[in-house]
This record gives sequence, structure tokens and C-alpha cells, in this order.
Amino acid sequence: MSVQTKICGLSTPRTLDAAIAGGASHVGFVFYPSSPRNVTFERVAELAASVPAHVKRVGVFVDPCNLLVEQAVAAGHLDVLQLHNTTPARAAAIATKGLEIWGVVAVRTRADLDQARRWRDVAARILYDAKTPENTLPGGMGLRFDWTLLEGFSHDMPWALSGGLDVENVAESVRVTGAPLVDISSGVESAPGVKDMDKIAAFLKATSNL
Ligand SMILES: O=C(O)c1ccccc1N[C@@H]1O[C@H](COP(=O)(O)O)[C@@H](O)[C@H]1O
Repeated sequence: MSVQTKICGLSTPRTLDAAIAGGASHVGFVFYPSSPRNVTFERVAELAASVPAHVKRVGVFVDPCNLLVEQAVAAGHLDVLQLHNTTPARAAAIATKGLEIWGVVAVRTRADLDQARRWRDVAARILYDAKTPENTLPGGMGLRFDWTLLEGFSHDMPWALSGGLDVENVAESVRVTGAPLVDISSGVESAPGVKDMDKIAAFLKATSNL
């Protein structure tokens, strides 16, 4: 089976269209005011309306309150909640019926992978992302972790790989880790928060061969 791809941090119709036309399985919208990719409810409603049913809409959150999740889900017709810096217990409390939860495990060392087990009863998928420095964004920083930590790792639930992926390294990342789904944000940008249609197309072309 081919590798699925999520293009994250989309905020314009043209770049969203590039992701869909290129074959992305998931598109991501960030609901975090500190991020250069943050979208308003009005903007996400406009974008979500043009996403076909076979492409899943992922909302990216950082330890969100209930109201933010409710409003984002309603505006963006979200299918998936990707939860950074959120405990599994908190995720269980905000889980809305019918929505998939992706538990984010921030990785720097082998011991970090053990966090995945805590998500077993709550999440539909684990997203392994690079741990970012303190007082920075918890994602979207273009940082990667040591992929060999996942080499031969026994996954007991669906998972995905993110953090510092780009057109040059994605094939190697999949070869090393066996990732079934890859997730990219800053690697398809020309500047923080500015998605590049050509980079999106090139990345999706590269993943279509994996
Ligand atoms: O993209 C952001 O601004 C962001 C903000 C807060 C939490 C997560 C965020 N992005 C997610 O980070 C990973 C990796 O991004 P990158 O490819 O290394 O730039 C990805 O899942 C984004 O959805």
C-alpha cells in the first residue's frame, strides 16, 4: 500500500487545491494563535467547503479548551483532532463522537516512544513528531528527530511520522521508519506560514512513488 500524506498548515484556497490535486489524503488546519499558520473560523469554513469527502480534514490544536474545539469542528467540518501538548486524559474528555483523535508523541530519545502506550484507549493514531525547544511552537518548526529510533519499533496502533520532512528526505524517512503516513508543514513553505504550491506538488509526487 502506498504512503498516505498530510499537508498541514494550509490557509489559502490555492495551496489547499494544490494539496488536493496532488493526492493528499489529509489536509491540516492550525488552530493556535501563536502559529504563523493559524486560521480563523471564517477562513477554515471557506477552505473546508472545497475539500472532497475522500480527503480528511485535520484540526491541529495545542492543549485546546472545549470551546475552541467545538467552534473549530463546526466551522471546519473536521474529521480528525491532532492534539499537541495534550494528555490522553484531557483528549478523552474533549473527544467528540465520530471524530478521530491523533495523539502527538514528541520525540527526542528512545524513552519518548514509550508515551505512545498511554494513548492506546483514546487515539486512533499516534503522530511521532520532533520535540521542539522550550518556549517555541510544539510543531511546525521543520525539526526532525532521529528516525532510527523507530527502526524495527513494534507499533500496536496506526501511526504517522512528522517533523522536518521535505522532498529530499521523505523517501529516506519512510525507508528507515516504514511510516504509513507522512505529515509535512514547513517543508512545503517559502517562509513561515507561506505555503508554496510547487513544493506541495513536488512533495506529493515524491510520496506517490513510495
Ligand atoms: O504548524 C504549526 O504552526 C504548528 C503549531 C502548533 C503545533 C503544531 C504545528 N504543526 C505541526 O507540526 C508538525 C511538523 O511540522 P514541520 O513539517 O516540521 O514543519 C506537523 O504535524 C504540523 O501539523
